[in-house]
Amino acid sequence: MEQSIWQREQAHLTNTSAQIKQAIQLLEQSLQKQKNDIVEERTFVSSEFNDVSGESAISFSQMLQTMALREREYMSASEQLQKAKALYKTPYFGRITIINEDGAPEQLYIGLSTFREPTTQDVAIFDWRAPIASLFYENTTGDAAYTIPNGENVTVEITGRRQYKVRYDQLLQVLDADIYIGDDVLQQLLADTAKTKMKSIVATIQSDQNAVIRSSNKENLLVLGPPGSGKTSVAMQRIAYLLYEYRQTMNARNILLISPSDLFNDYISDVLPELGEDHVQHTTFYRLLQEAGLQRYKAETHYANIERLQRADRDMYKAYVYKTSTAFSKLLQRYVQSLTKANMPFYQLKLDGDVFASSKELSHLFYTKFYGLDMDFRLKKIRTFLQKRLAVKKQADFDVTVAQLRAMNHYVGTDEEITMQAQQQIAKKYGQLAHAIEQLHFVNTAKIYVQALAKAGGTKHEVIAAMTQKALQKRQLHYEDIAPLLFIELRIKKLQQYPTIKHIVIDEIQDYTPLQLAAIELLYPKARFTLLGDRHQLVHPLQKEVLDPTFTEHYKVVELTKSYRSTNEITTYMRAILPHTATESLGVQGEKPAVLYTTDAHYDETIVQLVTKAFVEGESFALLCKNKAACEAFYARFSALLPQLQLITAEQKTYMKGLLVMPAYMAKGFEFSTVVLADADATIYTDKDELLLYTIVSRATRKLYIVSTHTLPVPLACIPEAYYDVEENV
Ligand SMILES: Nc1ncnc2c1ncn2[C@@H]1O[C@H](COP(=O)(O)OP(=O)(O)OP(=O)(O)O)[C@@H](O)[C@H]1O
Repeated sequence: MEQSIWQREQAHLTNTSAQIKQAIQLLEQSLQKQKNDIVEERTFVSSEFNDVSGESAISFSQMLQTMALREREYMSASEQLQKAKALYKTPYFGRITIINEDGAPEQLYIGLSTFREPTTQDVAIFDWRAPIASLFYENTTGDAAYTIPNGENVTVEITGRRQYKVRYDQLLQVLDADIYIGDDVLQQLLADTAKTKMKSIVATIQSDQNAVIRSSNKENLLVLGPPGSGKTSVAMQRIAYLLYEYRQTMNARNILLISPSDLFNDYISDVLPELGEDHVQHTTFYRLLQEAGLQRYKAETHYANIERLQRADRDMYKAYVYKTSTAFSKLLQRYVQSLTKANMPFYQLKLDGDVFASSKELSHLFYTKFYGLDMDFRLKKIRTFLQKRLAVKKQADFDVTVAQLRAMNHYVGTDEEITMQAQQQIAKKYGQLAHAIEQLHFVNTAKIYVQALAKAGGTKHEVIAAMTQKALQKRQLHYEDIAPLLFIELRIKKLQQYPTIKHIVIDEIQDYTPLQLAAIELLYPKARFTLLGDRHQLVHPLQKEVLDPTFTEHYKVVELTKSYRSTNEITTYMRAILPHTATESLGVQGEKPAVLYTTDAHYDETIVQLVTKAFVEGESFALLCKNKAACEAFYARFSALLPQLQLITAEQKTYMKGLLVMPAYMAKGFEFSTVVLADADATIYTDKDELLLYTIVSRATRKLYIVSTHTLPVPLACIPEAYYDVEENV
């Protein structure tokens, strides 16, 4: 870099930094003043408005409005201050030089948020999400265009692109990166293995990722990409983009992230705050059961489901495959629709052993009295009808109870106390029934599910239906039963809906069945979706139909093809497991993966030597075994030899680095500097585990070791020997 360029850039940075500092001081002063005003007003209000009736009620309410306004202004100024402080640390990371539409040259500095020069109010730093900043992420120079909010395209000429590494007012690096933005910076970032949780990629977003991030909220997006292509990173940047672009109508409370686990949520929880935004609401599919009021069931978790199906017998296998199939999804949707005409099953409602409403009567109300309305409306009409009947009964019972209490031949209390006692008795007696009516529990949703399962006919379906009925009677739900039941519940009753959620991001979408997505759509009727996934990253032993075309027909599908996570050697090894995949590796150079052959007798020694040689304090080093039992056995065997070793189980809620042992399926979505597949034997992983192995090896950023005591699993044995090193300890 020419000395004069460096000096000019340093001078620019010094100047910008001073302006940010000045802005911070002004904001701090203004905030202090606002705070004093608020305190003063509050003191005034509490001393002046002892009596808020008549005239003073009007001034009191005006005062409250003014105070609320002031407090909002205060909050917004505090946010600005936070943003300015973040900018002070890293004022900008990029610059683009353009000839604008009027033919004049312009230099635009790009940073985490917009900053205006305090005196002139000119934009000194452009928010990376501003329309014009999009040009920074294009992979070209020359003519280019960006879209402004009214939809118009503005054409400019890009003449240069520069990247910076800056800390406060110190320039650490300047790079001219005309064509491929971020090439050098990207490589440096990728070489940094010290990061704890996921970091933002704002300075090095690639042009294909940029297009996804900036897609309009009007489109439902499905983003597909191989391991390490930045899907999760893109998802987080996209949320930040939506929060900026639609800031008038959307805030963090309107966005929901559905991810595989709380651990995963913790792993990504730093990204949005790093970008100056609040972390959004998060949930898992499993937790939606509660949202939908189905807590009465004891449901299996996703991880427990994987463990169970790793050992599935034929019947379990068939039931799982059928229940998660597209065919069943379609059948169930049709079946539920057909209930508008006939066969809606009702429970009879009882009160104190007497029939309060028979199933025949409920059916009559549904198909005769309220026929013609949507199903949920009919049910709500029935609810009102039953509530009226209940109210009459309750009143009569209440009168009798009060009379009885009064007639007692000993003192039971004052009139008021008697009324209260009667009310309590009535509430106790009628509470359960009132709740059942309120929640429309008189619809037998479990029966609908079982009938739908048997509907296709034949012994297979009858067996599946009978097995399911037995489990439901015991209030047990297998993971694959959650979606159908949730769907039925939500589709028929429409009781739970969360219209405030305007955008939903679902990561690892390949793990979802069509019915899961359908249930989510019902729960969040106003939401648009960004789904991200990879057909090949499957750790479930039986996931058969993944991202079926019907699943995605309402989505704009975008494919990412480059992989950034792992060294080129690891990506080459990974790709060889699925030769038909064409992942382009943009990782750094590194060592080839190593296959360590050992024996049962030398296994302990091999593992300890490997950890001693390869584990670096402060990095993430994951030892993976196929399932929970194997990990527990591994932990028991090595915890004394390797005192830093930590066992990660499904209960783990916070992400951590260090020397970890965890079930292979739990590693999906995460990345580790070093991955050791600690039980790579053909007896443990068969050719059916090809996709699990593919997923596991793609978790390693720098080093990959495969430890085998007997024979390599077939999918790994097929990899050309040139792609890995072999070591033996026998
Ligand atoms: N444009 C980029 N600049 C810098 N780093 C990037 C970029 N894109 C992706 N990465 C890095 O690549 C790694 C993989 O990213 P991420 O986890 O988002 O990918 P993914 O597609 O979700 O992976 P997987 O499907 O394998 O879980 C992360 O370390 C991320 O920081």
